[in-house]
Amino acid sequence: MAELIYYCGTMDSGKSTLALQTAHNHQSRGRTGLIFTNKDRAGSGVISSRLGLSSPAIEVNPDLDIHKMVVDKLSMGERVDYIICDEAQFYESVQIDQLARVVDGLGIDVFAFGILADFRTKLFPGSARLVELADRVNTLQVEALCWCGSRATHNARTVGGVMVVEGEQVVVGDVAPDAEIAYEVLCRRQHMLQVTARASRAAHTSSLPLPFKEQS
Ligand SMILES: Nc1ncnc2c1ncn2[C@@H]1O[C@H](COP(=O)(O)OP(=O)(O)O)[C@@H](O)[C@H]1O
Ligand SMILES: Cc1cn([C@H]2C[C@H](O)[C@@H](COP(=O)(O)O)O2)c(=O)[nH]c1=O
Repeated sequence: MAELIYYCGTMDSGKSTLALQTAHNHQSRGRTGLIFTNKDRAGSGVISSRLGLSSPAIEVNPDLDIHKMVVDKLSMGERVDYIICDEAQFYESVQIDQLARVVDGLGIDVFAFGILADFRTKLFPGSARLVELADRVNTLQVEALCWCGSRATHNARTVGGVMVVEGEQVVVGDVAPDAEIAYEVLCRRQHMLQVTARASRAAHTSSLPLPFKEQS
């Protein structure tokens, strides 16, 4: 039976790499599939991993009917053995429903990859619908790490190096610390305390003298 599988993890946990590896494994066995993405850092119509791999992909604009696109391709005699969806958190909820119909109605496996929650710890609409509909939700095995050494489970956004908890849900960006708007993966504890790597370093190199009492 075909399945809808959601692989999720923080930013920089290897999701796009796994998406491209999955595509490679199917292609190397002579299978033909479709690769979708949305707002990849490298631009429109491409899926890219930080390890340097990339592949052309179909850009999922908000009005794209994915189910109809697959049906049209099948009607024209094209083969679609599997579907890969990267940056699935950005898909519309209705597009996740379309993916479920591709699985159930057309018998095609769908492998979706994305982050669950935004920098405010709120679920993205696409991820919420995937959690509701997926046959399986898998967490990436390679653990991204917080600066404190714990497993990173949350994504923080920084503006000018300072963590923020308000703003637009979607701002395409990277985990590059020097960018004006950037992201950093943190464990829940540090995320809730709003302590990024930079804030932690600043606290440890404070020029303020330690409080001490004069001996009488
Ligand atoms: N120079 C490097 N050497 C080895 N691994 C790296 C290097 N740079 C990044 N990575 C790994 O690449 C992964 C990020 O890959 P990517 O697929 O782009 O992540 P995601 O799609 O989840 O944001 C991380 O697991 C990171 O550890
Ligand atoms: C947390 C968070 C992330 N984003 C953006 C930033 C990146 O462009 C993507 C995630 O890409 P990755 O391949 O997982 O690194 O999502 C955002 O728009 N809003 C957020 O809150």
